[in-house]
Amino acid sequence: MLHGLDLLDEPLSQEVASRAVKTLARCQNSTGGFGGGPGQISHVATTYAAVNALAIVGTQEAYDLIDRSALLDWLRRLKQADGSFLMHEGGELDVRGIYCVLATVKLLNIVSPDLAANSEQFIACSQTYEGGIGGIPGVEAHGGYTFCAFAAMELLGKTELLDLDKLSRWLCFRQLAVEKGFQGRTNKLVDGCYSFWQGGAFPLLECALARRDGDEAGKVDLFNREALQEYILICCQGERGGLKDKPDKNPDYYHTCYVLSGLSIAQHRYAWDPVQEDIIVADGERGPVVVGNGQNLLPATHPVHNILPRHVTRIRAHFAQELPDA
Ligand SMILES: CC(C)=CCC/C(C)=C/CC/C(C)=C/COP(=O)(O)OP(=O)(O)O
Ligand SMILES: [Zn+2]
Repeated sequence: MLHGLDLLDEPLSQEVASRAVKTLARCQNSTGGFGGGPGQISHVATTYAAVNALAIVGTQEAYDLIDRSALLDWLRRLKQADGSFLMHEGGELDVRGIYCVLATVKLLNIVSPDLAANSEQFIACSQTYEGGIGGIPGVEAHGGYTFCAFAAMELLGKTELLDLDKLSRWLCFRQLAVEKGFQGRTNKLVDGCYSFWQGGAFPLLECALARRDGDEAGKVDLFNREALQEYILICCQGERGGLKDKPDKNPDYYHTCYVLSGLSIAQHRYAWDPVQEDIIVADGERGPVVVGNGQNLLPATHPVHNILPRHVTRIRAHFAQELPDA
């Protein structure tokens, strides 16, 4: 919800910001990490979401809440020898865990080699014959897992271990010619949330290809930006607000966040910046691509973290000091 509001340029009042922190405080466990609600055990995905939410709030109160030391200990207990992470103690493992962990530790400056060990091999083995990436080695390629796996490879600096040509082909064919939005996997239906899970992989792809081939990223659009915006604007808006999967569905917070994120991705171009060692917004002289009224323009999101780039910069600067005994 906070990222959705950010994309709509809706400022957070101090009161709402502080209430968000107080709610998240009740979700943090002394054993490390955040559960999905007060009293729930810590989960890697809700920890990723909580830290992103606190980065968006961006106040001293928000930063002070995060117990980096307990979080790191908990993540180390979830790490598996094959490079993956359990989603929670006793839980399942797949590439979502690797992405959520690496994105979280990057924002909090608690990156350590033991957390990253063997993750690149786990992800490389999860790329399928189709070219997309599945949750674990041997299962069907899916957009949700492909984004997580690819963004994790970006965080590891190892995108070259993926077959980028096959990945390009798979991603391009997930945008449907008639509906104009993305499907999550071969022969399945279009869904607005894949505007981000598939669409968000394109900035990663363009930068990975540019690093590999020495080209200027973003010279050629690898997906149809206007068509995706048409699907979103025409088919995914709820009549009473919110965004949705497809016309016969109801809006919900998840689809509102990810459809808006995909709309933002479709409007902006990105490039790899070797100085900052990060993917940066590079709309250039052509400017953003906006379908419809100019008021449809959204701010650019960070394609790895999916929060606004300024929040990434700010929280990383805040936690610039490393943990003493990490
Ligand atoms: C950071 C994080 C936790 C990311 C989650 C990524 C994500 C969206 C994963 C997809 C999970 C999944 C099993 C989809 C298939 O659902 P389905 O069969 O209902 O949908 P489909 O028909 O579109 O494949
Ligand atoms: Zn969906």
